Amino acid sequence: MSAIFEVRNLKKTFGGLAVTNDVSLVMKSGDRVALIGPNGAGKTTFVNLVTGNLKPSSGSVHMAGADVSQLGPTERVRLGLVRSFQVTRLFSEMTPEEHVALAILQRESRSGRMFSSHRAMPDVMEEVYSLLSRLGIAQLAGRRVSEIAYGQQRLLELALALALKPKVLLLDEPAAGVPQSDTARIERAIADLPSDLAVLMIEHDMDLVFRFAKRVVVLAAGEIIFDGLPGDVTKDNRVRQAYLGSYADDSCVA
Ligand SMILES: Nc1ncnc2c1ncn2[C@@H]1O[C@H](COP(=O)(O)OP(=O)(O)OP(=O)(O)O)[C@@H](O)[C@H]1O
Repeated sequence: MSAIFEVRNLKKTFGGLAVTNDVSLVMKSGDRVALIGPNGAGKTTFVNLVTGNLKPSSGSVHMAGADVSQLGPTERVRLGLVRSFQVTRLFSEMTPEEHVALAILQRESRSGRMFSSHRAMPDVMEEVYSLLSRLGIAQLAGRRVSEIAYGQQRLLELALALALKPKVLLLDEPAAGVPQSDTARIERAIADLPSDLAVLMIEHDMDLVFRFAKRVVVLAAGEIIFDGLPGDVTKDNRVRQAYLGSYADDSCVA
């Protein structure tokens, strides 16, 4: 199967320091890849380069064979390259229904119309409730975001990402900050993502990584030092060294 997403020799330097150093990565539809690495390895920078929020020093990003390197974040989203929204980007006074409706209208370039009119659009309303139900938060559709629990806000982020009809979904620590009691719901939502979607998840929780990933990519000091099966990652000497450099012992790569 051909690649849906490809990064070629991506490089980013900040003041002479290579924070992303010649990173190449290929993903196919349906891939489940975990991107891990010690703190400061360059994971977030990499995602920002891929989404177009940061401009690379060199290298390119491709979607379904087309070079999207010159496109901005919004245009990349339109091509299906979507990053999950962050809770910090939700509007506390708006409801989940309004958030998802807005994302759908944006996707369809209908957002120029009066936002409050989404209730008069049966197709939009049907999709809003279908997505919220899929994430198990339909009962919260009319509540303000400020009134719903953090774990439910993170489920709303996933609903928003799915409303954009991604082909490649980048998840940046989707369960971070969520109380233990709610992480199972988020994990289930991730497990239930469409099987043809390519998912790249940045995650520190190795239990979650091992349950989710069919492939693990390890970034250290801006470089990919491992790209392979989850079962092999803990045996890899470079990986162990990279984590030993950051932690007192190697128990973090359990
Ligand atoms: N705008 C910037 N200017 C200068 N240095 C930066 C900038 N953004 C990131 N860095 C540096 O790049 C390195 C990688 O940071 P990045 O946030 O991408 O790492 P990370 O792997 O996501 O870390 P964490 O797991 O802690 O979130 C760090 O050393 C950071 O200080």
